[in-house]
Amino acid sequence: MHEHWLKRWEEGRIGFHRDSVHPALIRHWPMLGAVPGTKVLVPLCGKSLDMRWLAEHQHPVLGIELSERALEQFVEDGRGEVSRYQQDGFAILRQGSIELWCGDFFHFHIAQASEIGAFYDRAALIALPEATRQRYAFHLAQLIPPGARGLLVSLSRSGDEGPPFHVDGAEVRRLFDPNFIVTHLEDGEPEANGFRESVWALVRRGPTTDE
Ligand SMILES: C[S@@+](CC[C@H](N)C(=O)[O-])C[C@H]1O[C@@H](n2cnc3c(N)ncnc32)[C@H](O)[C@@H]1O
Repeated sequence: MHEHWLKRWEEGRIGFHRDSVHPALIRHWPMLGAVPGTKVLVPLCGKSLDMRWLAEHQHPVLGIELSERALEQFVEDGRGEVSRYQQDGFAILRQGSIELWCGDFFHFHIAQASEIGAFYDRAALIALPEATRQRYAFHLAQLIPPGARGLLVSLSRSGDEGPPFHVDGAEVRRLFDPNFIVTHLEDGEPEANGFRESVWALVRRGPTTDE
C-alpha cells in the first residue's frame, strides 16, 4: 500500500487534495472545544491546506505523511523559512508552527506525541483497507490523551474499490467507541461519484471524561 501512495504522489494522481480548506473543519472545529495552543495531530496529512487553517487558529500542527514529495510541495506553497531535521527515524520539515513528519504513521509512537492534545482526520481513516482501519483506530487512541478532542471526516461510497474505502457510520462507531465518545455531527451532500462524507466529533475516553 505504501508503494501505491508514493506512486500516486509521483504521478500527481491526488484527486483527494482540496484547493481550499474543508468546510467541515471551519464549521465544526470551533465548537469542538480544543483550546487554542493545543497541538493538533494530523495523521496521513498529504499537503492539506487544513493544516494551515489550524495553524492560523493558534494550533501548532504535527502532520504525518509517507510521501516526502507531498510535504515538500506543502512547504513550497507556504510562507516562511523551512527547517529540516531527523528525529527517531523520521525526516521532519518545520515551517512556522507546522511540523511535518515524513514516514509511516504506525511508526509514530507515544513518546513522540507528548504535546499532542487534539487531532484532525480528513481522508486518513478512509485511505486505509479494512484490517488496517482497526489498527489505525487503536494506534490513534494510544497517541491521544484522555479528554482530547478530534474531528473525523469519513466517507461512505458505492462500489467496493478503494481507496477511498467505504466506511459507514456503524463502522466508525465500532472502531472508535471503545476508546472515544463518538458524536455524529453531519452528513455531507451525496456527490455525483457516489461519495458522501460524514463528520464526527471524538473525545478520548479516560478518567477526565464523564462517559
Ligand atoms: C487520501 S489521502 C488524504 C490526505 C489528506 N488528509 C487530505 O485530506 O488531503 C491519504 C494520504 O495518506 C498517506 N498515507 C497512506 N498511508 C500512510 C501511512 N501508513 N503513514 C503516513 N501516511 C500515509 C498517503 O500518502 C496520502 O497522502
